[in-house]
Amino acid sequence: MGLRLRVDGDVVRGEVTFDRRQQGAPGIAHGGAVTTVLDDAVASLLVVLETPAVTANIHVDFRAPTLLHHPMTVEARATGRDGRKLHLTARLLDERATVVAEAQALFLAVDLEHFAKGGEALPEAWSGWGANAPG
Ligand SMILES: CCCCCCCCCCCC(=O)SCCNC(=O)CCNC(=O)[C@H](O)C(C)(C)COP(=O)(O)OP(=O)(O)OC[C@H]1O[C@@H](n2cnc3c(N)ncnc32)[C@H](O)[C@@H]1OP(=O)(O)O
Repeated sequence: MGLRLRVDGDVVRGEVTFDRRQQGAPGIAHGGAVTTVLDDAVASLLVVLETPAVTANIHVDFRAPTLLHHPMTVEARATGRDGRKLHLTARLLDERATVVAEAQALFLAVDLEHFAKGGEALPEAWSGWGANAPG
């Protein structure tokens, strides 16, 4: 869906424009696609936190229709940490800066071995991470 994310200090920001491939109701993005963007945005905070973690749960409030073909911005930030529990939040905004969806996510810090379950080699960049996990 062409989501582009970047780290900006302790915030993750990005842009996305949904198209017919993510359509739910006519002309409107499917909530699952919107949730994917929000989940990806909060997951990118793991780079800032230097903590391997996975989504335990994510709650999404859909505040307004997310229109196809309209550029949207997403921003994510960490709101707290309690041991292994990372509390993360993200918002999706339209061109008028109206919040169309927002998420509160709970991530749980894991050892890097967690990802070995997938059977794929892990990115080299991850090798230095994990000093903060599981916390
Ligand atoms: C280097 C960079 C890498 C970078 C890594 C990049 C990763 C990108 C990830 C992208 C985001 C994803 O899509 S991740 C993919 C989707 N998510 C997953 O696949 C996760 C699947 N679930 C799991 O593997 C597991 O359930 C875990 C790891 C989340 C938790 O299992 P666990 O480690 O055994 O923990 P557990 O003992 O059950 O729980 C610990 C504490 O958390 C609480 N807890 C556990 N689950 C939940 C929950 N859903 N909702 C509320 N609370 C929960 C428990 O009550 C407990 O609280 P207390 O009693 O201590 O108070």
